[in-house]
Amino acid sequence: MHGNEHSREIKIGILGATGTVGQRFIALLAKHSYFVIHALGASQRSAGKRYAQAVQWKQTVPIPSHVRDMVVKECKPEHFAECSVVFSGLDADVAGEIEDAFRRAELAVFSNAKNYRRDPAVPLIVPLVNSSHFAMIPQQRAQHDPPLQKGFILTNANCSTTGVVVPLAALEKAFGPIESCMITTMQAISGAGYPGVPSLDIVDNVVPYISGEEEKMEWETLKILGGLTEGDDGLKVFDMHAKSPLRISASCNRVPVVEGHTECVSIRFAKRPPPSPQQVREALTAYTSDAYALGCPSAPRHTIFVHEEADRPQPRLDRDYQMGAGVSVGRVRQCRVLDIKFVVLANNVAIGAATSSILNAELAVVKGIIS
Ligand SMILES: NC(=O)C1=CN([C@@H]2O[C@H](COP(=O)(O)OP(=O)(O)OC[C@H]3O[C@@H](n4cnc5c(N)ncnc54)[C@H](OP(=O)(O)O)[C@@H]3O)[C@@H](O)[C@H]2O)C=CC1
Ligand SMILES: N[C@@H](CC(=O)OP(=O)(O)O)C(=O)O
Repeated sequence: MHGNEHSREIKIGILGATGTVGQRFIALLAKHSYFVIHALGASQRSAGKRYAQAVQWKQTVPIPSHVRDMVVKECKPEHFAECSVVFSGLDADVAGEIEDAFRRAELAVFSNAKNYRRDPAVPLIVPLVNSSHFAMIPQQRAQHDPPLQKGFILTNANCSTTGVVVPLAALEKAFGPIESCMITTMQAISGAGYPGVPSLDIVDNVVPYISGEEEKMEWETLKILGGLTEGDDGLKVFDMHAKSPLRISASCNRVPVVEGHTECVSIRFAKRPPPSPQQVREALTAYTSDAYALGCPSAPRHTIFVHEEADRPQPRLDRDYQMGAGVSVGRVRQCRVLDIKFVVLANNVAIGAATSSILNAELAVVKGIIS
């Protein structure tokens, strides 16, 4: 990782700090160069306890020493008044109301939850792909009742969507629109939070259904890869990739892997003849994100690492490369039905969740949206 230093510390809070994503936020932010963990929030079950007592810590690093004894708060804005930014790893059943209350209290909310991803005023940003969607924030603030000076909600994507949109964005940049995309996922159990999928359902098994996941992948991809356009009323709207329709079909499966979502992807380009597998490999390798170019400290040097070995990427071997901040692609080859097929691996709790939120907040700092 690399990056610009910010001139002063920025106090941050974490909502859902005891959960799978919340723990990853803590592990990643413990030594951040300018974000300082100042407040932790979770449910009433955890509030009032010291963090080390409230949490079932499942990370491979110890709880950072300055966090162990922090007292967990209820997720109410008044307990986070000294923070400028909150990261949310809240359960979607409660995220909607709580995140809205924090926005109303003039906090910048970076959310992992699904609740606001479809909101026409809320950017859905995968920081390795569509940082241009930050342009929606001033409008979100202005349209809020009452208008806001500092508060906003920005979401990152579903973890499986995140893995696939990074190579798709790289390929559209190099070769123009993709027309069709078929995806089959093999998703890790940590994607279901803690304690998540019962062991008797997942050990020695594959579950060919994850509620709501296929619809989210098919819809979110269009919002992320589409641009921003202006309506007749002069307001910005997300164009949902409408200029060049992209048809997507996703099939989602839960597999007995702890961390790292693997996805088999086949695509057809609008461009005829389509690029060769070698041209695709080169375009994926050459792709760099705005987040890296702008010096965000958590940005991966290799946005996409392309494996040449026939049997990679694999979750156990590749999920922690660059601290899980990039995506790994392998097996780029011709598809006899569409044009090209490949395998992508993304760490669902890192770039699929906490790392994306942190990178989005770093982009917001670089772009002067938070200070
Ligand atoms: N895991 C993953 O790979 C990904 C998850 N996400 C999304 O991120 C969010 C968090 O997921 P994950 O960490 O897996 O979930 P977990 O179930 O592991 O954690 C949920 C968190 O929400 C808190 N919470 C639950 N109820 C309340 C409440 N009433 N008030 C305040 N806090 C509450 C819990 O606190 P307590 O411990 O006190 O109950 C806990 O901190 C979800 O919206 C999920 O869909 C997105 C992308 C990937
Ligand atoms: N459903 C995803 C994780 C998740 O929570 O997704 P979302 O934030 O879109 O609800 C998985 O099980 O792997």
